[in-house]
Amino acid sequence: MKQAVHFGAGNIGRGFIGALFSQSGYHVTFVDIADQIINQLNEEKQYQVKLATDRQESMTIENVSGLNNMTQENEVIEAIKHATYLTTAIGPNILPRIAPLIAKGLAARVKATDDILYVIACENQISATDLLKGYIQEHLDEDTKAHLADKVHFFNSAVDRIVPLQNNQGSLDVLVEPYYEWVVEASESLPNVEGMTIVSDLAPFIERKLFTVNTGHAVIAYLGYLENKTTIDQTLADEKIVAQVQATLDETGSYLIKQYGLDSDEHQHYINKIINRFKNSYLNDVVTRVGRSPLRKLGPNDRLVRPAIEAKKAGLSYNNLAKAIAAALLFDNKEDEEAVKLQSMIKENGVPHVLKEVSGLDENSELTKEVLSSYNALKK
Ligand SMILES: NC(=O)c1ccc[n+]([C@@H]2O[C@H](COP(=O)([O-])OP(=O)(O)OC[C@H]3O[C@@H](n4cnc5c(N)ncnc54)[C@H](O)[C@@H]3O)[C@@H](O)[C@H]2O)c1
Ligand SMILES: O=P(O)(O)OC[C@@H](O)[C@@H](O)[C@H](O)[C@H](O)CO
Repeated sequence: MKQAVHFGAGNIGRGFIGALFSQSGYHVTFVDIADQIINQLNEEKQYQVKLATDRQESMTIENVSGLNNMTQENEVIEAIKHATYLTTAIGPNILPRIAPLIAKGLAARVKATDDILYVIACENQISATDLLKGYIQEHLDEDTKAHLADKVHFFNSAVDRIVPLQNNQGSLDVLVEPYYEWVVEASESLPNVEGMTIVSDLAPFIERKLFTVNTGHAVIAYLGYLENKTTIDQTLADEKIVAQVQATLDETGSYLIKQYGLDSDEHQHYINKIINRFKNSYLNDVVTRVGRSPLRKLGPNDRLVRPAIEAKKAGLSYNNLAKAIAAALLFDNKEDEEAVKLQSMIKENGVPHVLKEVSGLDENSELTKEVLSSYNALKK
């Protein structure tokens, strides 16, 4: 049986990428630090993926097992030696932490076989696989580095499926939305995985996804949090917030249409479809999940700051994106480590300094001034 090694047995890992591999005839070895999930995968050897609709359809995901990367290094290396695919869905900030073990796996593998290993990071981050490759290379010996081009092929990708926090402590089952899209940038044919789409240029796909789905999601999460809402669909019951999401997506849309020559009617259709996905009440997707890790989301290449900078460069409006950035700066969820750090940074040094440190924005830039003005208005 073909093998896939997938780092991150969380929501996207089990609910999307691992499930597609299993359904395509692969055995999936999940690698994670969560002992309970790993043990359960090894005991139960299957789980259900349930669709968040009124019909509650579900599918059984079989041929799965688990390894703990902290305590089972040798077993993970062995699994990498025999895999066709190595994928991750672990969070962009965690990639540097798993890179040393992947490097050990690659060093063992290139000695053992000439078969190609296909590596794909499935994270909400532009060029995540390139970043992962860079982290891995820091830990490779020269001999293994010399074999990489022949034997280990790296591909960037964009992944889209809303998988909320699971409300089923002690179960491996995962509730997911029915919609999914996995786009991989490759100039060669890859071993078949059902549901994977190959494109020659990922930029329009990942930017369209990140700056529509994730920008829109972030606006709802941060404004919803400020209005004491619990879930994304509840927040969208507020027409003012819906209008704000639409206005923000008009700004990212104008940039995307100009940059990639998209058809504006088709893009509007894409936006409408996404807002309908957000309204799915069966998902029960909490605003604190969608707003999680605000320092990452305020990064220069992420869903808020990058489209604002690009819109400004293109001479387009970015006021609503500035408001979204301001709302993110007000995310003070005490349960979120990055939100706690963000708030203490703002308290110590003020908003312009934080925008410089976290988002790479000049303290006197027009965007910083615009964000500051929205921040003060929202804070009242
Ligand atoms: N959930 C979604 O709707 C969704 C959709 C598209 C993309 N994504 C992206 O997928 C990635 C994962 O998101 P998620 O929602 O599945 O998160 P998650 O928290 O459910 O899963 C992450 C998993 O990584 C594991 N992990 C953390 N640190 C680790 C380490 N050092 N070593 C091994 N395992 C470790 C955790 O135990 C957890 O099981 C993120 O980049 C996210 O942006 C999520
Ligand atoms: O995963 P994050 O923290 O980058 O973003 C939160 C959500 O916007 C995200 O998980 C979406 O649900 C997902 O990207 C939909 O494809």
